[in-house]
Amino acid sequence: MSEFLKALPKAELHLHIEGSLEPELMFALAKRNGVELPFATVDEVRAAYDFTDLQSFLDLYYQGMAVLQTPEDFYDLAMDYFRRAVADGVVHVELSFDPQGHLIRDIPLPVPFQGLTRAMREAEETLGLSTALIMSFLRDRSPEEALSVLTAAAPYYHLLSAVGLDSAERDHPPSLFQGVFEKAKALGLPRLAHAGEEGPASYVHEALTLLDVCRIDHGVRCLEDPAVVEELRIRRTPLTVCPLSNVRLKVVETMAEHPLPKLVEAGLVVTINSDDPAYFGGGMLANFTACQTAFGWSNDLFKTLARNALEAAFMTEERRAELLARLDALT
Ligand SMILES: Nc1ncnc2[nH]cnc12
Ligand SMILES: [Zn+2]
Repeated sequence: MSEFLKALPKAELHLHIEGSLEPELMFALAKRNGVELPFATVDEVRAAYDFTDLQSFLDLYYQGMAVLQTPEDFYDLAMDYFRRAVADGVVHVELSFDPQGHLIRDIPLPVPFQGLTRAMREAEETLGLSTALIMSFLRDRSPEEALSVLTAAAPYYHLLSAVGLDSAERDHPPSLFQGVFEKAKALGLPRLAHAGEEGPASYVHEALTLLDVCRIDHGVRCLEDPAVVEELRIRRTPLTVCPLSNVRLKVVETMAEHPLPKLVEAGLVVTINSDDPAYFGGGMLANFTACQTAFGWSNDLFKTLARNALEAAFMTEERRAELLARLDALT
């Protein structure tokens, strides 16, 4: 393990907190809440994480959420992740969550909000981590439902740094959510969207132009259309790329074939993230290390990518200056 990569002040901009649920905590919460799991052991759960595509992962991801029932469960989930992130040298975490994944199980909106924000406050006070919260809409459910969630979240707008768009991308283009995102914009909420993970480059263009997003989650398939690459380059829209996720979900076959070097060479604002670390073989340090092994990148390039993330993050200017100074001082 590279001491340099560990010491690099890493900001994580693309992390589904429900995707940080490790099998050990899944079992502990299942026991606490009397939830029956379709697995007998932790090893059996890990063995099931053999995905063929995004949907095969999402099926297990939504199933795993069944153990999350109380504010304490969400608090434990997030604190567990924050501790692992800090051990990886992460200094800032932007966690997204999927309220609809919980509402459809009759877990009301205050439950995740209370648990996650309590953990965020505690991590800021006791772990020296800064955090930001992103509320994501499920694109494989209706825009009407997303709009009603946005409306119901009114008491929590002050806790949100942004809204996002995730879940099954194929056949669920950003354009379907234009009205929802217009409402979010009118409310003053910054907007993000997953695009160009499994979906085509045109979805990246739609997210930029119709949803007016300030970052694209994944975006790797932009390379299939030079005009979209140029659009991203000129706008300097950051991409939150998740290399180990892309390998595990068969977006690419191997790390060696991952298009990250091409995205960097194209002059795009690239950042490295973990997506769903409990399911995809590791957190931020594992993702950075996989890039070092596959691409042999210099420390200077890793510093540039870490700087991209700090510059694109939702944090106070004071915190950003502190972390950029720490990055600059690293040799
Ligand atoms: N990689 C991913 N793509 C889309 N939706 C997700 N939800 C959790 N992880 C996701
Ligand atoms: Zn994601």
